[in-house]
Amino acid sequence: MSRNISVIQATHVSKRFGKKTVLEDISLEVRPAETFGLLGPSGSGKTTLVKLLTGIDTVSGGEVRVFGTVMPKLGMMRSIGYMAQSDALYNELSAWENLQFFAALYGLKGARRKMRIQEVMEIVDLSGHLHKRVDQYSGGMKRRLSLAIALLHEPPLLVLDEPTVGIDPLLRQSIWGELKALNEKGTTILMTTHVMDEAEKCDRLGMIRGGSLLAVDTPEALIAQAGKRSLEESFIHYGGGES
Ligand SMILES: Nc1ncnc2c1ncn2[C@@H]1O[C@H](COP(=O)(O)OP(=O)(O)OP(=O)(O)O)[C@@H](O)[C@H]1O
Repeated sequence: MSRNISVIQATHVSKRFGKKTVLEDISLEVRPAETFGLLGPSGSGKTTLVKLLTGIDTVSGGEVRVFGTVMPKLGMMRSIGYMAQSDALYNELSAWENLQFFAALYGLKGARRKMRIQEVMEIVDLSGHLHKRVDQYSGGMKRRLSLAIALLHEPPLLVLDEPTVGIDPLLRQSIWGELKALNEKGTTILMTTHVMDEAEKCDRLGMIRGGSLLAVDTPEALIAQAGKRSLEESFIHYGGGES
């Protein structure tokens, strides 16, 4: 893929629910094989923006393109691995049955399906719990299973809404290692976070607050431009701070 074609291109995007404006005039570009982080406090509009970028919801104004296609477009779901903030799992089924369901949805068949299920469960360190019912999983295990499902069909774009919430530091580190390895193989990652040390690991960051994008750049450049020492101080400088 050419390095100068955007994976995601949002142009003057706005979103209203009734009379309430939740996102205002957001323009941003996510480039091939980068990890782009959306950093902002609770209620700033991260999930709403992610839903517009993945075509789960529709814009009130402006335009979103993914791989050049105007969203929403149902066919694009095969190109996107989406991990929602609340886990979209079937609790009364086992992990294996959940994975089978989503694999079928993504058109994975036969030996490849079996291999990918094994691979993704290894990545999230759940291989030993494949046949356990999901309602017996802990919150962190459910998060990891949701991530495994998002990775299943090897999508060129991964969209992860707060992916490591409830995951212990050691596994978080190994998941970050996997995400960086996917970047190197060409996968583009967009993730939301409100955790500064995670945001620092992203190639570029969009700082969002009150539905507006405050600044977009590399973590280092954002800190340098703000004349601060940390991302947290820089976020406050750009107009972020506590929600
Ligand atoms: N369907 C909806 N109807 C009305 N308001 C909504 C709807 N969805 C979101 N909002 C409002 O939009 C704003 C942004 O919410 P959003 O969930 O996008 O924030 P967030 O940054 O993802 O927060 P968090 O980190 O807590 O998930 C909030 O004020 C929320 O109440």
